Amino acid sequence: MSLKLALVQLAVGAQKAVNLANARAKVLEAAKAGANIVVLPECFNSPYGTQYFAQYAEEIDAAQPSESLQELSKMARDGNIFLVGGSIPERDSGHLFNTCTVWNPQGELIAKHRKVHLFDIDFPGRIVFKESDVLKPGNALTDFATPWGRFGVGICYDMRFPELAMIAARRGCVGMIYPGAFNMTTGPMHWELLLRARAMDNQVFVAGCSPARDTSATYHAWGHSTIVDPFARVIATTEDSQDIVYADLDLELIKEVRQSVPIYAQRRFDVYKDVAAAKKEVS
Ligand SMILES: NC(=O)CC(=O)C(=O)O
Repeated sequence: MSLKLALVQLAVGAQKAVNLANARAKVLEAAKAGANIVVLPECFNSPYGTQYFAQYAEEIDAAQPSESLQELSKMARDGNIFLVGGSIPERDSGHLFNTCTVWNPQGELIAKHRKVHLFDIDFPGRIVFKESDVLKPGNALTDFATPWGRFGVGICYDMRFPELAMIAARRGCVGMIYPGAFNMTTGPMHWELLLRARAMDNQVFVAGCSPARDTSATYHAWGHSTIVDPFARVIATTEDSQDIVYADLDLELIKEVRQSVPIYAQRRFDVYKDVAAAKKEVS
């Protein structure tokens, strides 16, 4: 069964209603082009920045869906697609989270992932970002089922932590999907490298979906939404403008690479099963 994956590298601005309308148009364009799974970027309904999260936050309650949730559900249903709804700032019991929702072709919410690893970095003179000033982290791993296999979900900084992807792959996921928004410092250094590394570590498909770059915004996204195959080859990518990145995923490649390089059978958990304990040695 063939599977077409589409990453919508969305131009995101300050007006939520405009972001939602633009997302709908691009998602339905991807669906019309034959995509089965469509992905939106991190913070697709709001500018990315700790100063914006409270203003744009919505509750995620499937029984009483908020503005963005209603739109995402409709996009999935109208496009007859699985939709990985990027992320939105989520409000729950007075706390804020950076949260991805996943929708099936009936428009039902089938998974919710709260960013587990918050983006706190400090590159002196270049970029300081501290999500933990305003957000709480999620505490769970997330995957969802499709007719083509299960996919794991992480949000942006989550891709720097190989354990998430490794657990998903060991549970049988055929791919990892990361809505993300790297920047002009970390993007050129690490974005493609990390996507390829997670694919190589686990011999699965990996996709990273970014917003388009807006140089008038406070945060300049790297763009370069990218799909990588289980051999860690980039099979589709783009530059920094609004675009849709498509790839037909040949799931047989997973078997092929695992036969050629059988790391799943060769792994030595008897030698290194206690990875968490090693942390004690690090300052
Ligand atoms: N925006 C993020 O969460 C992560 C990022 O930009 C990086 O890891 O670099």
